[in-house]
Amino acid sequence: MLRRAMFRCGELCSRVFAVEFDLRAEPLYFTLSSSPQVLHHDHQRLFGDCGKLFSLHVQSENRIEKAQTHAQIKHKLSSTLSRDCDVFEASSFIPDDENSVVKGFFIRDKSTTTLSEELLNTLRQSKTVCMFSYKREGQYCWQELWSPVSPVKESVRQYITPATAAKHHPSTLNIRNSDVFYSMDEAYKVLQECTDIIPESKAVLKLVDEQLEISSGDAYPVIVIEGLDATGKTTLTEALRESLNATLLKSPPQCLTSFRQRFDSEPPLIRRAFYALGNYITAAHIGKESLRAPVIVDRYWHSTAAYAIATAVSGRVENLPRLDSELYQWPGDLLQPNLVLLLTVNPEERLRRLRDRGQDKTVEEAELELNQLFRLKVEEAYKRIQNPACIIVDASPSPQEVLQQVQRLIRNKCHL
Ligand SMILES: Nc1ncnc2c1ncn2[C@@H]1O[C@H](COP(=O)(O)OP(=O)(O)OP(=O)(O)O)[C@@H](O)[C@H]1O
Ligand SMILES: Nc1ccn([C@H]2C[C@H](O)[C@@H](COP(=O)(O)O)O2)c(=O)n1
Repeated sequence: MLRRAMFRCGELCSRVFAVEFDLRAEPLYFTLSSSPQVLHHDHQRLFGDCGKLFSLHVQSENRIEKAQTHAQIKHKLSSTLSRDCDVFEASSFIPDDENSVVKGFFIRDKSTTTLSEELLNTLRQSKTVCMFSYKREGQYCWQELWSPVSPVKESVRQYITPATAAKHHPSTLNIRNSDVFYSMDEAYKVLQECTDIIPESKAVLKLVDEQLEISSGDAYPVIVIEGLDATGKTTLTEALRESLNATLLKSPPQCLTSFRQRFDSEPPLIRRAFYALGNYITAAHIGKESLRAPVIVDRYWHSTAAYAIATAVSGRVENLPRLDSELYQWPGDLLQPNLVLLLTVNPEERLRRLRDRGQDKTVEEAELELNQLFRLKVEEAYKRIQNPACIIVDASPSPQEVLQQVQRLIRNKCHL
């Protein structure tokens, strides 16, 4: 599967390229052809006569190396390039072909310096980076391939050919087992592959190995509370623990707290595998505790999947995997709760609660807008997850009213 996410000799012409030129719109799609093609208006805006144009893509047979190189390049581009350089997320893929995406960046340098070229020259030394440069020629634009070490002498010019939108946004093609894991084994394998570079992985795997899931037959109900930050999960779960005489658990579980910061700084592949394994440890705790009392869980698989999907999918809510996508299906080997409640509050109220808590006081406008897109995608992904789906709870009223509303739901659905 991973083998396909590489540029193969002679394969370039069957690939589509996508550049996230404007996050609120469709990406700009193009293919390559040997004969000149007139650019469309939108493509002219990207390839127009303003500066030097490059793209670079990260490819490697080793997925850990690929993920880390991509993250390092992203950081380098954003910290080194001048304000006159635009950097857009870019990808190349084979339409409808899972795991065919080669991720990268498109760089438009309008500066008079040679900084971008110097940086790209350094990056070109890496065998995992494949680079293209673009040149305008009248109404046409062509792309040329560069080798990791020096310009390819026999490199053929390929003309940019505007293409229509893909049926599935490219960022949805690589989600399975890169961002969201559908079995413990798949997440486990990722951490096994990083034990050399992240020694903490061994300790996490040991904790997973030590858990023995206990069957939940004849057990008390398990109720999961989900929602974005500051929607009131902690407040509600504490109140439910009291009122139901329940056990309160969290995912990730407490035994992973000391590792969380370390894995949060890793690229999505590693970070998401860590959270996925956290759910399996929590599942083992649920299995045990639910034999004694009702169990309330603060975040579980809905959070893991919704945040992972929303982060992996760039741009608009429309880019999310379709409603009926298998990507929203609960993993077959993960203990299912009896009830999942999703707390929602309007954005203004959520911001007020965050501010009251002393966070997010100086968020800039651009960030707010990006956050807004992200928040919409997380909420929508939460709502699309199936088996079990979540029930939406309006968490805007007072804590007491939210508690009463949830108690009624639990009585009706779980007979508690
Ligand atoms: N129903 C409510 N009405 C008004 N304020 C609330 C309500 N519920 C919680 N709050 C307040 O909003 C803030 C966030 O609540 P809480 O910590 O429970 O959210 P959370 O979902 O657990 O957040 P996080 O995921 O970031 O930990 C707190 O200051 C809390 O006192
Ligand atoms: N079961 C879980 C719990 C949390 N996460 C991730 C998703 C977010 O990035 C972040 C939110 O957690 P919080 O800051 O509210 O503690 O953690 C997850 O993937 N799976």
